[in-house]
Amino acid sequence: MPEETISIDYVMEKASGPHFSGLRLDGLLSSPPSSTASPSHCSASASSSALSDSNAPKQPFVIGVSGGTASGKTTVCDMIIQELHDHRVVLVNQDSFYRGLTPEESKRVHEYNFDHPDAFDTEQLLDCIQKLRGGQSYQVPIYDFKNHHRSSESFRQVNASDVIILEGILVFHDQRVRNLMNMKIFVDTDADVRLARRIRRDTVERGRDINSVLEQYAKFVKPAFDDFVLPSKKYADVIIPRGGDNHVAIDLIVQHIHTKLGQHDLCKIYPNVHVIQSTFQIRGMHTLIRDAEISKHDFVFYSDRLIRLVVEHGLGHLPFTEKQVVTPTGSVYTGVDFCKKLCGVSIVRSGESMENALRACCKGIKIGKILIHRDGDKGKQLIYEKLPKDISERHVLLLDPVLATGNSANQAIELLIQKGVPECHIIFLNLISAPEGIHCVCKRFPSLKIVTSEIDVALNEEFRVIPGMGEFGDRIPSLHSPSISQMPLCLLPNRLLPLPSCPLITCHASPAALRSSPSSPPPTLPNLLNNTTPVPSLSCALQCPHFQSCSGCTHELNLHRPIIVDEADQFFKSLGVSDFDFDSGRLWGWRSRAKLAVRGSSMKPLIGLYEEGTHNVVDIPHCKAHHPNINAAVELLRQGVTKLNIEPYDEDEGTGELRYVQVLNEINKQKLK
Ligand SMILES: Nc1ncnc2c1ncn2[C@@H]1O[C@H](COP(=O)(O)OP(=O)(O)O)[C@@H](O)[C@H]1O
Ligand SMILES: Nc1ccn([C@@H]2O[C@H](COP(=O)(O)O)[C@@H](O)[C@H]2O)c(=O)n1
Repeated sequence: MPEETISIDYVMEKASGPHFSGLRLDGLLSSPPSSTASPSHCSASASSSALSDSNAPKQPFVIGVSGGTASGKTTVCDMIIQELHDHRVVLVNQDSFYRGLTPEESKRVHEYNFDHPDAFDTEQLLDCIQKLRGGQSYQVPIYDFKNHHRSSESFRQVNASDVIILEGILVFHDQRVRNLMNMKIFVDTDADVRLARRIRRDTVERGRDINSVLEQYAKFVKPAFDDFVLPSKKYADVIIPRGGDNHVAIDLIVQHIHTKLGQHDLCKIYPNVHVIQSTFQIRGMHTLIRDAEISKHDFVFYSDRLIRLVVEHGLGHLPFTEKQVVTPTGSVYTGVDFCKKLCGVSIVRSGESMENALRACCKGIKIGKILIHRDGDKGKQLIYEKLPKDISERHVLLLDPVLATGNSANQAIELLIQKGVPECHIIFLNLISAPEGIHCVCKRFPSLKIVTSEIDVALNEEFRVIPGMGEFGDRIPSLHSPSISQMPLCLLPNRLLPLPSCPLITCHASPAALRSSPSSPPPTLPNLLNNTTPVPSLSCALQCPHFQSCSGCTHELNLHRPIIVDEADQFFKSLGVSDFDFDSGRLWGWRSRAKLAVRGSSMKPLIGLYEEGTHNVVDIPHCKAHHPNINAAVELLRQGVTKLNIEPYDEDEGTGELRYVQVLNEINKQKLK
């Protein structure tokens, strides 16, 4: 932030520097190191650029570390560098830019003031930081404290990096150097402690005698500290008391830098990691779903919106073929055709909450499931799966809203690869990723793509993503935590399959309750189907082999209590009707009237319903919704069509003898029409 244009508040706060000990992280780093930003727009414009440029190449992050001699500047820098191990960091010491002494000055070195700003070649230092910020490397001089000279032959090559740390007693003195910094840290250590350290260092490491050290200290070091170093403390964003002993301060600083660099840097390390472009809108939705206080309804609504964006971004990574169409103006539009061989695979149970968004983006998409179940306390993992048979020929969108450690993801990916899916055909979609999970997955499967909407800071000791959004599954209504007995039937090994039953659920409100409900004004019915994301429960599955190829049923799971029931329950409760229950009738074999299309040929007739979004008829001989009598009748009909050589209807030609059949099973009269 330029000092000429800063606001009064800012000046007041900064002016308190010398009297202030501790951390001042507010607004930090949102102040860009440019000299053009206006103070009133500073934080908005800075954060806006931080958001909108998340995918653009970023300038290195420059940190200045100042403080008195032997205050622990180098020690603090080393600790920051250690903790930023995921990033490319370089350290530049102001000491390297000491001017070499002339022969005359060398003769009277005891009269030379190494603590005055003029002792440094600040122009060269400025040039160095500017070049490094611009992505160029720099040959930094090597300075020898014993003979007070720079090496004439050798330099230290410093390469462009993500983080540049500039350390030295007077790095805040020159405004031009200060303006290049994104973050300024002042290491504040007691003067006596510093003197003691200095004596030890200069006698042991620099071969000086104690008298000369004390003399230099009294004559130059202390006055220059008072005149130049201490006054520059006011420019610091963060003041660290006790230097390297202050682990809390260093952790906070590192966390902050991680947040600023995290996404950008992991995408650099792993080019197959893609973070959807951040906007205020997206950050707003993240803010809502991460809020522990949000209602379940809003959580489902906003997470579903975000998931759709992630899905759309993921679809953009699929291969496309060129396609030309003729527009209503008669012109040719050259576009692309979607990838046809595609499927979703959700990691049960949270991944299932992403299925709805996937279906909304890809009509009729097949979705498989993988469940990784911990068996007992011994850490043994059982994997159940239900995947499309031809999965090896498909591109797979793997769904799990949170990537934490990466262990479950890796097991699911391993299974897909075992099933013949090439690693590069898998796109792992999630809402938030922990850096640990990204490392774990990307190191093992470097050709797989990850698409996420945000990369978080880290995992905590309990392996939960921080800041994260808690246990995703627990925040979704109807996603009950399944026991092995409640797992989706389709995922259980065959020998465990229970015989299908036909539960009956009834829906009624008592007359008394209805009488006591308010009668006016007449309620407006909520949009029961559209205002929430239906989230499947695992406890009741249709298990129909035709589900997803046939358009007849839109839900396979959660049949015992579809989301509409919860909505209706809430609706009636709002009217004062509390004893509302629901009866859906039979879940299997309930359909006693079926109108089916007939296509194909007399030799191979297709009798069934349309495939989602097409007029291709899908054979449904084992339909679970049909009464068994209907399936039996259709089978007889199929044989009759072939035997009697009846030609099914051909939609393109408009020819054929049989287009539709209607079957009615009259249970009471024991008749089948
Ligand atoms: N917290 C600390 N406790 C003990 N010794 C320290 C601590 N921090 C630094 N030192 C020692 O003090 C000396 C100066 O520290 P250094 O980090 O090089 O300071 P600066 O870079 O500010 O001159 C070094 O010998 C270092 O090992
Ligand atoms: N030839 C020199 C150059 C510098 N100094 C002293 O070094 C101090 C700065 O280094 P830090 O370790 O404190 O970062 C400074 O106070 C100079 O007095 C020197 O003694 N000889």
